Amino acid sequence: MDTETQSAYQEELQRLEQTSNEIDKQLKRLQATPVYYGPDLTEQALEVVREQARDNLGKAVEEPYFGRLDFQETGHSAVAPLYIGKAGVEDERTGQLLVIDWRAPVASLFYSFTGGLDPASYESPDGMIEGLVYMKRNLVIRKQILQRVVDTYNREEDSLAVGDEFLLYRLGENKDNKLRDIVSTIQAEQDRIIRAAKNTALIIQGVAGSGKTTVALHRLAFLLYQYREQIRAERMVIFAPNSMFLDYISGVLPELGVGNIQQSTFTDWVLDVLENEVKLADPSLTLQTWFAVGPKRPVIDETAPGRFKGSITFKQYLDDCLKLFEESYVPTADFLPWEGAKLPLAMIREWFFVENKHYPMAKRRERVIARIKRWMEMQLDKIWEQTRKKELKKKAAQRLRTYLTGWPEYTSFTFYKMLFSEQGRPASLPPELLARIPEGIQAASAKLFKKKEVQLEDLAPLLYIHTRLNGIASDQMFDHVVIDEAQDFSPFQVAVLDSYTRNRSFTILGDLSQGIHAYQGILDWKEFSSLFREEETGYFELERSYRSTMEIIQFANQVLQRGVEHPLLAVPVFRSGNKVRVLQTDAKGRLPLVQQAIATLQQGNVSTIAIVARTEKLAEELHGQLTAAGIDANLITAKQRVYRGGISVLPVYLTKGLEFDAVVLMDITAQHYEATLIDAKLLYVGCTRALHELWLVAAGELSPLINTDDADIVTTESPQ
Ligand SMILES: Nc1ncnc2c1ncn2[C@@H]1O[C@H](COP(=O)(O)OP(=O)(O)OP(=O)(O)O)[C@@H](O)[C@H]1O
Repeated sequence: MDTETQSAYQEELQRLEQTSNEIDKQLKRLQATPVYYGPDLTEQALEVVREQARDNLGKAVEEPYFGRLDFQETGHSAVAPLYIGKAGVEDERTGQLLVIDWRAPVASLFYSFTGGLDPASYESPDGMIEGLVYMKRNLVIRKQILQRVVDTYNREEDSLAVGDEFLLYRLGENKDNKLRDIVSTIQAEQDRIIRAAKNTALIIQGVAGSGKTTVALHRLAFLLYQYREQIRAERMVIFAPNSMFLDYISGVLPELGVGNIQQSTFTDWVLDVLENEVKLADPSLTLQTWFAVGPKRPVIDETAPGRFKGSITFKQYLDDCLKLFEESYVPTADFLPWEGAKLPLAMIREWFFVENKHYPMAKRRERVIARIKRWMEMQLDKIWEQTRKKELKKKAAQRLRTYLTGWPEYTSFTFYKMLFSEQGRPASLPPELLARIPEGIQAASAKLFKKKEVQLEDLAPLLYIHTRLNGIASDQMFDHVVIDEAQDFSPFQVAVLDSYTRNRSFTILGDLSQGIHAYQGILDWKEFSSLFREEETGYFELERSYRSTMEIIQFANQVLQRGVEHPLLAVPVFRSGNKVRVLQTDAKGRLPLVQQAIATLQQGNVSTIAIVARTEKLAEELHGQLTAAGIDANLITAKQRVYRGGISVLPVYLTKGLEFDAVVLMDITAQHYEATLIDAKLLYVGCTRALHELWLVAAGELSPLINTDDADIVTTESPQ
């Protein structure tokens, strides 16, 4: 350690001691205060504040801060050192801020400042504040012990750009089985997204590993801090592609001190709103169909069920049906509860079409029926003779039941089902309408609906009908919605979510290059942005990739270039590692080669390894063989809910969103990965899951998507 570094270290040690003492003192006092369980509302509110403070200080006591920025505000003579941490801490005696919350306006300087001598500025509640940055320092503190002090900018030195050394140190670390927070190394382009204003539909196109998921989670924490008076955590939601992915990201929000944000898949959420009236057909069958190898794979076009039912055209079709249906959704005759009494049809129509016009359809029916019942009561009140009254009451109830069979109640499913077949359709829905649905889709849907089962692409239409029949209660509305892996969402899904979201407050993230579910997702972000007005939409691109080494990113980019016409290529951060390894063998040599690869990788200090097969069936087979050979590996299937880490065996399409220290991609042959758009995307997804090591195994002719120029090629022949 040189003298300068040593004195910086000493200075920070001293500061750490002071801050830790203050936090300790405050925490002990709070812990000694008895928890209030009584009925007094003011005391209850104070207890909530104390609980939050206990939580924050409990975290801060271990790692009070991670960064320091020396800033001189214009017009002030002093240069103030600002310490940035996950939670703000105040000196109780002086009121001085010892640690600034990373989400506070002034902390944005720590992230947005990229170097140079020019003044820097940040937006405070009182307007723009300008000043000079003298130093930016990263600090690693673990369990109150100062482990590292790294200056990434110093105004007095020759190099005036903010250095990447600390970022590289963080990126070089191995990962366990959970995604982590990045508060200490958020990059300027990510910070802009995290701090973007609440009431916009933000669309973010980010290459693989650019931190989209991580940024979205940090954005939620920021929004809760910045707009704490307007939004509540329970009313924010993050939609992720599957339950295992939710488990994988589940650690980040608690780390950021944020709880109670809803985390769900679109499927689970819709099924819940529909009170599980329908069941989802086994999704692995759909995946097997669309990810089949070679000619068995269906063609993806606008008549693919997912594309068709996910389109705004289909939503329009539902609108047309709902409109026609609603126009004649009333009984067709007067109601005669008993001889001599008559409620004229014109009156019922008036109640339905005029008086209750503002209610959704099912609610209108409900209200009109309640009105009919009230009218009946009034008629009965005019009858004095009790036996006769009782008799008529019974008769009227019976006649009402019969009368209502001509005015049936619909749920979203019964209504939707009716749109796919000739049978049981009311006259208001002419058969010509049905012709707007391709015949193949009609037949397959009608067959499936008989079992009360639906596909993923039916969920948005079902929910939409539900909203039109029943409306949306205000406690069902979201304050903010995050959609991760949004390239796999359909425009219809986003449109229906929009009706559940206040003020268009969306963060929509994805990567078109990873659009492997093109049979249901989008091909262009315009499909979403066209749903919102221009002034309500924000668009960002992230092109730097933080996950993988340069060698891996360059290799993956070449894969993409061989299959995609205008690929969105990732720019790696300068983190160099081993070359990508391509292992060629014959059919017999495949298993021994994987076993050997696992053994070698494990010696090399990696903690998570993915063995990635082309299909679910191949993954199952390989998992069986590895288990028989005594290797402890987890098979990941579409139904998996927990990600365990260690060695995982899984089909390539299930790797999306995840990351592993090392990835061994199996079956990289011409048979399994053709030079097509979809195979290039699949292979790209597989390659970009690797942080440090990427190995590819081909038992046969190598896929045309692979460029071996910069890779290590090892050919092994199995013994005859
Ligand atoms: N600023 C950063 N500092 C440190 N690590 C970062 C930063 N940004 C991203 N990372 C790391 O990069 C990896 C990729 O992040 P994340 O999974 O959020 O990216 P993504 O864009 O959602 O990826 P993909 O689309 O490939 O699934 C994670 O390990 C994350 O911790």
